[in-house]
Amino acid sequence: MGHDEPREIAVLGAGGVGGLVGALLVRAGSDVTFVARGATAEALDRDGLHVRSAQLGDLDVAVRATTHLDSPVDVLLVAVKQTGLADALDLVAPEALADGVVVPLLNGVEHLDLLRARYGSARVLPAVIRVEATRVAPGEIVHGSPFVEIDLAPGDVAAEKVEAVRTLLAGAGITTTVRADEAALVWAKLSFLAPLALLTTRHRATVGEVRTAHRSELETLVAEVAAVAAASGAASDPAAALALYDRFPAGARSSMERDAEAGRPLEVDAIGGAVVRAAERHGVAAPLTARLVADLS
Ligand SMILES: NC(=O)C1=CN([C@@H]2O[C@H](COP(=O)(O)OP(=O)(O)OC[C@H]3O[C@@H](n4cnc5c(N)ncnc54)[C@H](OP(=O)(O)O)[C@@H]3O)[C@@H](O)[C@H]2O)C=CC1
Ligand SMILES: CC(C)(CO)C(=O)C(=O)O
Repeated sequence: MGHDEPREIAVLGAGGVGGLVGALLVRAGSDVTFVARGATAEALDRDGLHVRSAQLGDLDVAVRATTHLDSPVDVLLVAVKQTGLADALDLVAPEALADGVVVPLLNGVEHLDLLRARYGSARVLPAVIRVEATRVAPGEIVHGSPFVEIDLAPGDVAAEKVEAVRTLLAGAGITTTVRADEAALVWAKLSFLAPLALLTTRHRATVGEVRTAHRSELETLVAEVAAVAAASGAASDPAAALALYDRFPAGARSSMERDAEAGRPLEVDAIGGAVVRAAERHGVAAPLTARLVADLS
């Protein structure tokens, strides 16, 4: 895949993140196929995809959906929750992916090993997304944050493929940055997210309530996760993580808290459990993180 070639894109997971990013790619002229389970695939084929966004304007696009990827693509965006990842990957056989690059947008750090074992590390491009996007019904997405940002780190992916993905996402209106260091990339997101996801879910609170009413717990968690990140080889900046919370509207909610509200499985293990396991591996104390993970598990 050179960065000036036409792009065939597949999106696995047509939820908040996959629906928003996929719709932006369609708007930019990419050929996008959603890989989804039966009911969602039918709804997308029949009714298209509708995004409501104060930042980007509303988007109503016709889309194609399939229940299995059956022809090669240049890029596969993975946007399922970690709790559904293993089952969802059955819909994309390594042979079907051919030479395509896998770009995972999940939160957490441990999914990269699973994807590399299945598709090979030269095809897995580490990424994180900062956005608030909610799937309110199949094909109906509400984008709440005043930004959509994706950071990439090359990992073992060839430089021209990394650049092709960066150009593709930037061309769709997504602020896209390539970072040098994979550990720094994933831990920067986790250092910000884990405290927020655990506290919003534990207290059933908004981002605004957590950064005010639960500020001291938030600061303790940020310090714990920053110490684990540092021990994991990622330079950490607790003040930068704290400052990031202020960029969200006060009423913003985390995807974990929305899942708790809806009675869906939680990504506690991928987001909090991963921090606790890394803390144990490196002999770093993270007592509040461990308590919240235990409370929510
Ligand atoms: N939402 C957000 O604002 C943010 C989310 N993230 C991360 O992005 C990832 C995706 O989150 P989000 O978009 O909120 O998730 P959603 O719950 O909105 O969507 C997940 C999608 O995955 C699909 N899915 C689940 N299991 C399977 C399966 N076995 N086979 C095929 N499809 C499946 C669901 O399908 P179905 O339609 O059939 O239910 C659904 O469409 C998570 O790791 C999350 O932490 C990161 C940043 C922000
Ligand atoms: C907190 C937020 C919205 C930031 O991107 C997020 O990643 C999530 O809720 O999963």
